[in-house]
Amino acid sequence: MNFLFKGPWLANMKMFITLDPSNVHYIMSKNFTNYPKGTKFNEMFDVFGDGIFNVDSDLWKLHRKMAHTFIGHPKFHQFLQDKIWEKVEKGLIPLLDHVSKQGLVIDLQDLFYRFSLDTICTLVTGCDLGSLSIDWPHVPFANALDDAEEVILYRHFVPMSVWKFCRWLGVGNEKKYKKAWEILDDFVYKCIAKKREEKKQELMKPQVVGVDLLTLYMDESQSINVTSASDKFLRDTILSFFIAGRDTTSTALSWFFYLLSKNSRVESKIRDELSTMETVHDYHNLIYVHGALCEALRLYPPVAFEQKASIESDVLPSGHQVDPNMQIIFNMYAMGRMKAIWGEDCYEFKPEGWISERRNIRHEPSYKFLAFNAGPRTCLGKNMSFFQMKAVVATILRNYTFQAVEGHQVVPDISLILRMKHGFMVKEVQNKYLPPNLEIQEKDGADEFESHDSSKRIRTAAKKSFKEGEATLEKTAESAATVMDHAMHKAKDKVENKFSHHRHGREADDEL
Ligand code: HEM
Repeated sequence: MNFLFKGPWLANMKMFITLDPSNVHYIMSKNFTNYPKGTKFNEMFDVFGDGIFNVDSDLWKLHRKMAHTFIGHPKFHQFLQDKIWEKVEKGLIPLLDHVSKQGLVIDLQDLFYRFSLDTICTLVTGCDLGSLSIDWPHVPFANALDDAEEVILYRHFVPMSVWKFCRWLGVGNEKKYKKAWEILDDFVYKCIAKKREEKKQELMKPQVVGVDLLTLYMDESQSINVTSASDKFLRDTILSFFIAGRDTTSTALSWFFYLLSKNSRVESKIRDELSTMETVHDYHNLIYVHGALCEALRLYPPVAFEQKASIESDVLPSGHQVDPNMQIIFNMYAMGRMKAIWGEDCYEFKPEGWISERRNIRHEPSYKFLAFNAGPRTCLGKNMSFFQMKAVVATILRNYTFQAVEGHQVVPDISLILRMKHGFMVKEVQNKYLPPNLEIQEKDGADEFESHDSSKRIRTAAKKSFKEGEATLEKTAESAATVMDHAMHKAKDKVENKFSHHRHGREADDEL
């Protein structure tokens, strides 16, 4: 349950890894002020500047207040509803119809990344990037985000002095990082300038009902006693929303559909529930879908690790001593698969566990179900992401039937977000809107997999990611992950033993 991990002495790595919900509760809520993210985190994630993810104390409070107010603003709520459905109708459905008609093999993960990128960009800046399109366009901004995340992950596995030296020299991964930073800056500052220009020219019609977050940050900051935000403040804020909104929702959707592909019982129960909807907009009553999404998030939390750093020495509820400036890690992936927390059937995909007898969603304490974080830093986009996910799930499952491509391996990647390493290749097997003569004919042989431009592109992209230069990073990450994995297993075994005397199955959850 608890494990002290010491890296090579040169690395100056000393981490306390805990899977104990009472420690999580204590660190995330009860003694929150002693456990900020810390300066090390801020330095490693420096491309995100002083955005909400990257800061502590007063600056974090200011960000939190603004983000909380504007995400909950009625004008943004209206905008969110309109834009998500617009993207579904004008982006997702035409693309899936095309895929269906052409009998293409696609990477569902890539599709969800594009959907989420376009929606978060629209919601935050008012501009649609248009990445979700039948020609699967190359989007430099998206690639720059990926590159930045990859290098940040790499920074976790090498001593800080080493990556800082490489940064100073401008070599290796740090060179790639610098380039990514420039692309991100270029795009975000252009969005800010465009918005300021629109305002100057009063192109924004005063009667519009819904507005994007950037507009609210520019127009409404004073209403909550915050002086007008500078371009740098807006840049850090926008980038934080991008990282918050793109990778998480799309990763959750990818694992959700993967789990469905393995569980026909759950899929048919979801289709039953969806068939009771009068329109696709009737998503509020989707209790079973909600339970299934929570279950996918339990098994595959998109943010699989949470990091904290202690300020003062402390003693945790588990009795462990914490030294000042010690790194503390929670592994949400392991916690979501512990019998002691979730019962004997913890490896199964069972949405029913989330539904009460009265057909409401059962509340699980956040220090146990940590997918959206816990305590004062709980995710601010939880409701927004459930709305998006339900809109996508309802649209896809009411209209299409995807089948996983046989033999394609779906495995988690080592990255900051729990992505699928090689994506999730699927093929549409039946579109109920297509007349029978247009129904997709199964073709023989593996050639079909190669025969379409988009699948070729996906395969080429996958191959590219293995290119030699990156193999080193992968190896470093993998060996570090093996050590971590080993540590997790040891810790997990310990906690199973400890708890097994007191807990029996799911009933025990309520004690936590
Ligand atoms: C399934 C989707 C999502 C999941 C699983 C998720 C999960 C999380 C997690 C684990 C954190 C804590 C990260 C950390 O402190 O290191 C977080 C924070 C946050 N999330 Fe989400 N998130 C999701 C979607 C979104 C969306 C769509 C937004 C909207 C922009 C969003 C906005 C935020 C913000 C602003 C924070 C920072 C909170 C703070 O530090 O006070 N999230 N989220």
